[in-house]
Amino acid sequence: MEQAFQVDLRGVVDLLSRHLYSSPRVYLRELLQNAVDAGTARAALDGASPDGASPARRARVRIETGGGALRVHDDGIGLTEDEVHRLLATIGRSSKRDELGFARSDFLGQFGIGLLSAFLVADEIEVVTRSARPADGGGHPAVRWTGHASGHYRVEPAERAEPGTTVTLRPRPGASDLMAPATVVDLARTYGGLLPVDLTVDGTPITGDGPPWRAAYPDPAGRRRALDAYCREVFGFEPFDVIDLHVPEAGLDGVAFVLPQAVPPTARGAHRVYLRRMLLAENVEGLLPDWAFFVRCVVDAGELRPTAGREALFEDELLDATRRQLGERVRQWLVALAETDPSRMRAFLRLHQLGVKAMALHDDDMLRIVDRWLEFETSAGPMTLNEFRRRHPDARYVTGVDEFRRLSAVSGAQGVGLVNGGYVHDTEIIERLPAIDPDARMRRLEPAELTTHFGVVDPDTELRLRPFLAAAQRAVERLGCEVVVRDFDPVSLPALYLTSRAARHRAELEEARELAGDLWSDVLGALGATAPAERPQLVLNHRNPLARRIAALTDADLVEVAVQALYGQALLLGHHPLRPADSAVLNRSFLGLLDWAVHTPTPEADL
Ligand SMILES: Nc1ncnc2c1ncn2[C@@H]1O[C@H](COP(=O)(O)OP(=O)(O)OP(=O)(O)O)[C@@H](O)[C@H]1O
Repeated sequence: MEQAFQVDLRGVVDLLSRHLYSSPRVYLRELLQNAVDAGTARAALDGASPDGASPARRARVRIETGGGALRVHDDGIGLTEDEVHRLLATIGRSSKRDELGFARSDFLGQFGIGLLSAFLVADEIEVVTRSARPADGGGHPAVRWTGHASGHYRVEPAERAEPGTTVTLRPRPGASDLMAPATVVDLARTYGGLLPVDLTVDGTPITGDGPPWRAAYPDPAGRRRALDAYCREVFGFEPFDVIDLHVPEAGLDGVAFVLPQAVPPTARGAHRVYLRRMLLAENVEGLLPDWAFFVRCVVDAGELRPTAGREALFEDELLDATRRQLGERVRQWLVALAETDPSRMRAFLRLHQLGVKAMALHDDDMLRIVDRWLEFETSAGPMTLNEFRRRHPDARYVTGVDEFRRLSAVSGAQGVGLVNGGYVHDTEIIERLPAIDPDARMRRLEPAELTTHFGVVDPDTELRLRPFLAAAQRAVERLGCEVVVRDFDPVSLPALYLTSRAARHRAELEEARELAGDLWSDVLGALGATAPAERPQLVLNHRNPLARRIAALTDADLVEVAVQALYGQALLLGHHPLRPADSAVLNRSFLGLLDWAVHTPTPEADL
């Protein structure tokens, strides 16, 4: 035998009223929403009246706070006694769904639970209502419905002359603040400020001319001033620019305000979303793609669906398509700005370059903007990638800021253009350039290849330097480095430490082996055996006068200290990591040179 579920009314009321909503403040929104929907239903009824002559009238909703109670009066459709039983007293039943159970797009409500939110602030809800529907014998009588949080209700005859509904709440202990006049004005403005009804709280008008982006203005500058003021009011900032938004499928329109200061790309893009001009929430996430973190939107949508708690948008295909279209709109704005107003574009990029770079990783148009507009650090100073490629068809890049600092002067001096790809997204952007320019051939710089651009010294000099080179090699042999002499610019640089990626990898392995225990050092040793036997180079600059003087030294001890000092200085200059052995050598060479410098020759008198 089939049986029906049993329902614990008190439990359901408690669950829906207390746990569905994150704040009791929503009680006013739900009451307002019912009053507005009742007005919509009344307008539909009037429109369908047999005389067909009733002009569309603006619904009126009055909220009163006096006498220890809150009253919401509407002049909407009202309810018959039968409907009161069916709709008010049946949880989950709503008049706002069609025969198939789908939400009807002209109403704000749909779930049939909103009224229960009044139990967040009151133990009892009183509804006095009179239906506007025609009836035999001159209309329906008024009824009073009184519902208790315990899950019981009472229906009785009431006095009311005009069709419409009045909902009365008396605050339960602790909830009176939520029904204080100032709070009610504030809540009504927040949730209902844009509603297409005449809404008042204790006689104070709450609704005005509706969404400011839809209003008529004498000229575009006037519109912009009004929208700037609106942005200051809702978000507290003066927008860099204002972008109009339209997504017809979602019945959406609104504005995106471009932030006037930089924000981290991880900042939550919180937007103000209205659904049929009732505020859904002030901090809705996920309305725009993540990359559009530099705008804050205010939108009103007719077709997007709320979650049952009405605090977020329901994730469905329509929301997904809407998000894509809004992203597309922001992208178009950027492309247009680049084409029509270069100086504003530069100003925008100074603020939001991280976001634009993030976009460029997936979007060719954005990549073109980055290529043409964003300045990168290069060996020829700050320059756009586009310009740099034009000047250096065979340009190279490095992936680390330190590596760039280390190599840009040397590489620039050899005529090898170098771009710093060390900042966030830069390397990925450089590597994606062929997507928009098949001729873009930027290769990653292998530092050791720089030596191929250095001049070799002539054979005579080379021969003369042999003994020195052998001594110099002995001085740094233990440090795993190879000494070579070359002719290169800049002249001011006595020595350069160049290490290839493979050599760096090998050095790291060596270091790990020194620190690791026996077991691991065997494993690391096996790994090291497979790495190529390429060694870092200490390249002495034969053009540099100091390097020349050192190469001419004959005192073997002094050669050792001087070469080790050059080695240490090259490491420091290039921001290379110092291993314990490097620090020791630096220390020793410094003290050795100091000792040599302050060394006083033995006076002749003592001889
Ligand atoms: N002020 C009112 N005037 C006329 N009918 C009302 C009024 N308030 C509530 N009702 C009726 O009571 C029903 C239930 O209201 P309730 O607020 O619980 O749910 P809803 O508005 O249908 O949906 P939601 O849960 O999404 O708000 C409504 O569908 C409506 O028919």
